[in-house]
Amino acid sequence: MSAADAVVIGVDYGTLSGRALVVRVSDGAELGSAVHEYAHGVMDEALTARRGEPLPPEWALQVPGDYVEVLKTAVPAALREAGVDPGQVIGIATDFTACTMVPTTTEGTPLSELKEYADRPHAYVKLWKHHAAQAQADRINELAHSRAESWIGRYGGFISSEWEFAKGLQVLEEDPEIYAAMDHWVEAADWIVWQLTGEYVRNACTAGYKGIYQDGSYPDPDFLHALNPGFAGFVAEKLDHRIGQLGERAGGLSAAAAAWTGLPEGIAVAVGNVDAHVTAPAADAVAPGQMVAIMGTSTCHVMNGDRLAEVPGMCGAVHGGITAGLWGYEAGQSGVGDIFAWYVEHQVPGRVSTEAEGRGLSVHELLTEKAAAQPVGAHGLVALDWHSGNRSVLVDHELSGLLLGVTLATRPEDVYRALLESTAFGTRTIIEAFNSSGVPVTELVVAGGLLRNPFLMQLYADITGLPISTIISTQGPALGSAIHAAVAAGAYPDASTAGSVMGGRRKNAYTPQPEAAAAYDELYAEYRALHDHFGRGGNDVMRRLKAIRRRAHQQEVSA
Ligand SMILES: Nc1ncnc2c1ncn2[C@@H]1O[C@H](COP(=O)(O)OP(=O)(O)O)[C@@H](O)[C@H]1O
Ligand SMILES: O=C(CO)[C@H](O)[C@H](O)COP(=O)(O)O
Repeated sequence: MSAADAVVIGVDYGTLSGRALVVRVSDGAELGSAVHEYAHGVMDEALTARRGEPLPPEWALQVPGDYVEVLKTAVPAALREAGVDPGQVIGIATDFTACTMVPTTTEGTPLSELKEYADRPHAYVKLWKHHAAQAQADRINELAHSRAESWIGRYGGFISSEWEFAKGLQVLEEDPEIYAAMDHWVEAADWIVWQLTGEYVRNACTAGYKGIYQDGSYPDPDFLHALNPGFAGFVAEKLDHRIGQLGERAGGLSAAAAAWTGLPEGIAVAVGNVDAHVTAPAADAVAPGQMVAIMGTSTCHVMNGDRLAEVPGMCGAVHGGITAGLWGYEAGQSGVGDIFAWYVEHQVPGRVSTEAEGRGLSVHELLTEKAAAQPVGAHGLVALDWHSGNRSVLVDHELSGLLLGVTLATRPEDVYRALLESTAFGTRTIIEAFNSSGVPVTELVVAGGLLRNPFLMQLYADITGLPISTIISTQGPALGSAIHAAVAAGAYPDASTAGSVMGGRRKNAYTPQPEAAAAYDELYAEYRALHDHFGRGGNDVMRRLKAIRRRAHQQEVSA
């Protein structure tokens, strides 16, 4: 095989499905792809993998076997579509949602696959949007600040309920038997690489952003003991493991994984990575100041910086967390497309769906068209985009959504537009936090499924006041993984170099319109007033409502 024929495979593990992409190493051409939906999807109301026992509010679980099915079905299907010989494949890499955690035995068997634990919700994968560990996160944050822990600043002052420590502490406190049975608390990003290679390597990205691993160490046992004496050994007993850098070879493809995928045994398998972070090189946007927003179900914002700064409410700063040699910053919004989906599915009257169907449009497209016809502010609304809590900059998943200004004249397209705007205001809040912390955002680069809505993109340019570049690939994370596979296979020295050849973006695809931008400034000021009032202690009604909801749920369960 000549070097020109070499291909790599990137597999992107999203919230509902996994996608495999076959990419030519020499120029990044995307030759074939295939998607596999997880059979069990997201279990957020009931443990549907078993008898359908109800789950408490804010839970979100998955079944690890669904991830392996992606290797067995999507990889061979993508190869077939690409029409390439498996012998041309020199490497494979994966990216995953994060922080998505699998409790396993020493061999990596998920506890949910053991008969004795299959009925226990805590034995399953806790998906990134499992938000039921907020009480544990609150205690971690309070204690970290009271002890002036040096690492808390690296996380913008808050550890999220979505992350390894809060979720791990929840397991200990709610199902100690599962906690005791768990030999490893593994990021799904690393579990899948373990399935591919037979070796467990913890990736530097999730270890840093989600696992509080900074400057070579984790929070110390004293800190953990103060949280809960039973948690003192969490790092040593459940978490700590060999760390691999991004783009490194984790191992060779095992015989078992070669049989699942149809790929040659022994080809390079890259160290695991996160869906957001792999996308930066896929957009060829890894220079300091280029913020890449991966906009889909949620939005992740990733950006390199050449120095360390403490940005309030960011998810974290990790050296080498995106590409080698630079400080990688991450921030995010836990709900974006998810909020639009909730509105379309649960709040829109039937006549709108009928009209959309009649015109061959999706409800999103119809509402966007109607919303675009009105001037800025004509709906008289402002919304808070916290339907899935707030990841940045408040880091509080007890917060919830808000819509203000509704009257008897408010139409579905008005609310839809207010929701689109609220997410852009959320992104502007994040950008302003970076700008005022000494790591300014100079270019906003958008990737992800929401690129399909040009009105939304223009709205983001107008609201943030920044020109927006757009990734060329429609499969950014899978391409980003493919880039890391090429690096792990030795075809390029690093992900930045590989990204400059295999990735790319359209520069300044959307530029701010001065009149709209000025009009949005006024609405943004109202958003910020509500944001600070409800998010910074002015009124804790959102937290109280969630507590009431939990109590009511508890009564329902015990009735
Ligand atoms: N025309 C549209 N405008 C705005 N949002 C849309 C539109 N069509 C679909 N969506 C939203 O896009 C989201 C899916 O984005 P996608 O990037 O495909 O998913 P994921 O983040 O899981 O990879 C859904 O939450 C859906 O609500
Ligand atoms: O926080 C993340 C990365 O750090 C998650 O992976 C992300 O928010 C989920 O991504 P998606 O919206 O694409 O399903």
